[in-house]
Amino acid sequence: MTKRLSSVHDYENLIDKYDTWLFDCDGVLWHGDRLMDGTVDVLRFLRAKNKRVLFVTNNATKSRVSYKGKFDQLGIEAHADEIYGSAYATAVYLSSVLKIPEDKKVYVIGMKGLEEELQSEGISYLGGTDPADNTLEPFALKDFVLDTNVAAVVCGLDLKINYTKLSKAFQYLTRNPGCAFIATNSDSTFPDAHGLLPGAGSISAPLSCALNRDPISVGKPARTMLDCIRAKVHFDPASTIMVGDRLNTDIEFGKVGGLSTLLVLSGITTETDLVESSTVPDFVTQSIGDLRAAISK
Ligand SMILES: O=C(O)[C@H](O)[C@H](O)COP(=O)(O)O
Ligand SMILES: [Mg+2]
Repeated sequence: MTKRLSSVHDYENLIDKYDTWLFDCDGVLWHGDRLMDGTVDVLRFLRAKNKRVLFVTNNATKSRVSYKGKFDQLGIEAHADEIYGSAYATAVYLSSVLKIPEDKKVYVIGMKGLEEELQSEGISYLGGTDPADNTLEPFALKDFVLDTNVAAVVCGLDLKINYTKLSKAFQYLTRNPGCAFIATNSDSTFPDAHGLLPGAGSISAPLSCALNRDPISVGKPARTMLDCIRAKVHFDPASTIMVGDRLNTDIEFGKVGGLSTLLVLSGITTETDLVESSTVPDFVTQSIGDLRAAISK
């Protein structure tokens, strides 16, 4: 049964109850580069009460280091080792779970942050931000040279998606035996400061259609993200809460991990979604700013 937070007492009790706070980013802390009202105050208050604060985002466009730059720019205290993105989790998955051999590489549909995390895990790659792939010219299959060392295609949110990238990925996935199809995450949309945009799930969807095959998705709700966090940070699930704006990623992720869950209605999920969904968060409130009620005391 979901508890709808409303009174000062509700917010005070919630903050007292949990020692570790995992925050989703898009739709919770911000919309694009527009900070959510109350984000800085609430995070500062939690840190002042010696709570552990971690950031867990499916947004694969930035690496942990470049996310640290965004946090700094927005005036939010955050340390690179507190930031866990699906780009990082995907690089760890490729190196530690798939164990991509050193003489193999991956074909990337995605942005610089994903490339940076692959580099940090020693994974060779092609595609991504390569100018030869970032073209609106028609793809000429007759001129394409297949790299037989490509052992996986990795697909993340790519704001410069095009037919060449999809065609090259399709060649690797159909012509390189055993080529893995990996998505950083499956979010269908994401909240920008001015409205909704197609998310990473909508970038890999054309390949799923062409291949009649879905990718392995590494981001929330998959356990991989939590495994990456637990490999670096010790916390007790019983006193940990996941704060997110999307039921089928953030709240599912919390439930799969045995965490408590707080849904905020400031991002993707609406009241109607909540009423109709079989995914039931432990708590719900309008936005992160509501927690300021506990600060005023
Ligand atoms: O890939 C996407 O669709 C977005 O980057 C994703 O929705 C945002 O991730 P969040 O911070 O909400 O987990
Ligand atoms: Mg979100």
